[in-house]
Amino acid sequence: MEVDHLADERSKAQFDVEEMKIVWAGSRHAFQVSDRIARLVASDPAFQKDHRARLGRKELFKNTLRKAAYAWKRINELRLTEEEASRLRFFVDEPAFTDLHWGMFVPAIKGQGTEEQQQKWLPLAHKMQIIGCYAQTELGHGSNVQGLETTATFDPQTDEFIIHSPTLTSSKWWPGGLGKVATHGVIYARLLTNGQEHGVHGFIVQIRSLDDHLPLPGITVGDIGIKFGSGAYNTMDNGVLRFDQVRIPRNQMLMRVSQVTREGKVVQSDVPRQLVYGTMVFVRKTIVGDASNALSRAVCIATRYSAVRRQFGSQKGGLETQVIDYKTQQNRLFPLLASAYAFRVVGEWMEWLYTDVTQRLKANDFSTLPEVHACTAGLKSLTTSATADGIEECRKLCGGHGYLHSSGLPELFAVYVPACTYEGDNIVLLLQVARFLMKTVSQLGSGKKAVGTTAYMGRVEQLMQCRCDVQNAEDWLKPSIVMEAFEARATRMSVACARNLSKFGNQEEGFLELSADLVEVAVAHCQLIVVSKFIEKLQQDIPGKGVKNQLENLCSVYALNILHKHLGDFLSTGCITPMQASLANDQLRSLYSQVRPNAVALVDAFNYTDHFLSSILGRYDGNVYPKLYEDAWKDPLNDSIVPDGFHEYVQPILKQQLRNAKL
Ligand SMILES: CCCCCCCCCC/C=C\CCCCCCC/C=C/C(=O)SCCNC(=O)CCNC(=O)[C@H](O)C(C)(C)COP(=O)(O)OP(=O)(O)OC[C@H]1O[C@@H](n2cnc3c(N)ncnc32)[C@H](O)[C@@H]1OP(=O)(O)O
Ligand SMILES: Cc1cc2nc3c(=O)[nH]c(=O)nc-3n(C[C@H](O)[C@H](O)[C@H](O)COP(=O)(O)OP(=O)(O)OC[C@H]3O[C@@H](n4cnc5c(N)ncnc54)[C@H](O)[C@@H]3O)c2cc1C
Repeated sequence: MEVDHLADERSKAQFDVEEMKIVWAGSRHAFQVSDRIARLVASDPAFQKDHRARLGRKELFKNTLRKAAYAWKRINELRLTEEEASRLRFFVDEPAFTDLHWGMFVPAIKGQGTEEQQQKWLPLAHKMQIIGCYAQTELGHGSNVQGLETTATFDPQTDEFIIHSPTLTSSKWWPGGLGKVATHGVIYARLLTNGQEHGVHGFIVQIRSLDDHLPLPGITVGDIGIKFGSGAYNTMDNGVLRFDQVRIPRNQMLMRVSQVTREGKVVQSDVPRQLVYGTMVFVRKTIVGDASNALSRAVCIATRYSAVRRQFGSQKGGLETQVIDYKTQQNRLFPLLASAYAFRVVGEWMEWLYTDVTQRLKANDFSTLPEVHACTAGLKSLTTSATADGIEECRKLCGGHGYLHSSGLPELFAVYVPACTYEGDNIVLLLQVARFLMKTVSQLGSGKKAVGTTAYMGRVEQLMQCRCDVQNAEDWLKPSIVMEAFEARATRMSVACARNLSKFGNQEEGFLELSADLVEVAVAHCQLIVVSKFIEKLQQDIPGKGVKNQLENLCSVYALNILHKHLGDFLSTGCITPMQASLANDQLRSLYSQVRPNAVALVDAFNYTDHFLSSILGRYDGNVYPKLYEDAWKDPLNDSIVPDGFHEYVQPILKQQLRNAKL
């Protein structure tokens, strides 16, 4: 019989775990789909993944191709819906070219193609008769999209564009799926017609033959090489691509935003130019939703292991203390647990925001686009930075064993950490948020109403003057008090920055000089969004015994931990007093005691299978030590008692020492 070493922990839970699973999944339906597909993947040996780190790059990549093909076969055989297929890819848990095909190539055509272009290309892409990538970044420019050098010159004689890489730095560099697999790409290039330049646009370009997979004439393409970590993101073929005067028909420019006529005239449609960047908005919102997946996974491992691991404190030969009972462990772990739940809630809200803007765009209402850009950029930055740091903290929380590949944490970190860079470097994105905030502040006096996530700035006079009403530690549990402190902090920091900016004759010069402060303003605003969305969620009816109460505790932990970590902001802007800061800390400690008995159940609510977690430390049954011991013997180094190379390299040294000793 299998023993549940964490049964005691589970029996302490003060809430209905099954109901919390529904909250985590988003709905009963989403839970059922997720649960079914997770089990399907876990029970299929073709999706085994525990040997990945031991494979060389070529084997690893071939293995990924096999899995992706098998996943596609199962998707078709089982007639999975798009939702189910996307869960299947998620639980397969291996970055692959298909992510970019479905996650960027298809959305780019949907978002930037005309109806006619969508009708032509989407059916091919949906059946995977062509495989696409998203090729924007170049060797010389990634963040600065306007600085891209690839050119698309219209030739009126032939009604074609000539795609060309004029310099080494214009080589496309990084696109996932491009290196070895993609047959097509949405390629971003500067549009040139009649000797005039018209900015960067997307073009559908065939890269490889659909017959023999060889690059088409004028195209040089390959993989850019091994990336960070063993296994990890090396399952992806990030690529390099150069064009030597490659011709494509005029109708392969994505023309929803601008059209090029037969004569080479550029006609702007009534959609804003920024829609050329629309795919990035879509992926950034997806990345926000995904942050809670990665963080919750690390937290699940660290929480279960912290309940299993014991160090010090034994009295008269009794059991030692579970490391999860140390306040220092709780102070590092529970804010991450709270962040995982907070990011889940904000990811859900982001889905709503995205659906809303998509409907508006269809109706030619572009009014919320700047705010949606700021929210997706800012929250992508905030959640991925916190998640990457959080995964590394979880590794440390697991002590030495966390450094073993079999803990699941090193690979998770290596796969996750580029999220801080791709889809926009996190600092560059925060600067976009700061620009949006400075614009909002500058318009406050003009009668233009601050709306959406900046609506709080409409109360600027009150927020510049308000005094925090906390008298005792429990006051910090009141949502209105927390909200006011966060709103006042963000407003005061924004206004201070705007005032400093106004001292510069040249706004751009001021922006560069103050950029470090501006990034902090953007972080304050984004943290406020997360806190406010979590608080809003708690105003809903949430069924299940004790479920709401747990979420309230986690919401308070999230907010008070941020307050503690950014105390300098709150104190220097006079939003709270040192005494109130100290009361917040008292309350945080007390909340840790309330989270403690529920911690294991709160990570069980993520409903992760052992296959998905792929962590001996995070096993559901907590049977860590025998499994770690067993796993060590599976290492190829232990295939033989004396390792290869010993006789060749080590023995001569030993013999030399022996000879020297005899002399
Ligand atoms: C049936 C089977 C189904 C199977 C399903 C499987 C499912 C799998 C799904 C998987 C889903 C997703 C997976 C995703 C996988 C992720 C892998 C990651 C791959 C990575 C890809 C990339 O990295 S792509 C490249 C990304 N590059 C960047 O992000 C570049 C960053 N730089 C920029 O975005 C911009 O250039 C910058 C924002 C810095 C702007 O610079 P600047 O020069 O100042 O700006 P301008 O061009 O002048 O524009 C200024 C004005 O435009 C506004 N603005 C800027 N960006 C946007 C935007 N995106 N949207 C709207 N508006 C924007 C800006 O605010 C300025 O406005 P203003 O009013 O003039 O101030
Ligand atoms: C794993 C991975 C997958 C990727 N997949 C794709 C893909 O599929 N398709 C694609 O097109 N691209 C892809 N990329 C590229 C990615 O989008 C870019 O690397 C990213 O946008 C960052 O741009 P960069 O490399 O030019 O960084 P840089 O802009 O060169 O950043 C370098 C440093 O400069 C700083 N910096 C830059 N500009 C400013 C500024 N204005 N103010 C202050 N600091 C600044 C940054 O903060 C950073 O510290 C991928 C990248 C990775 C790592």
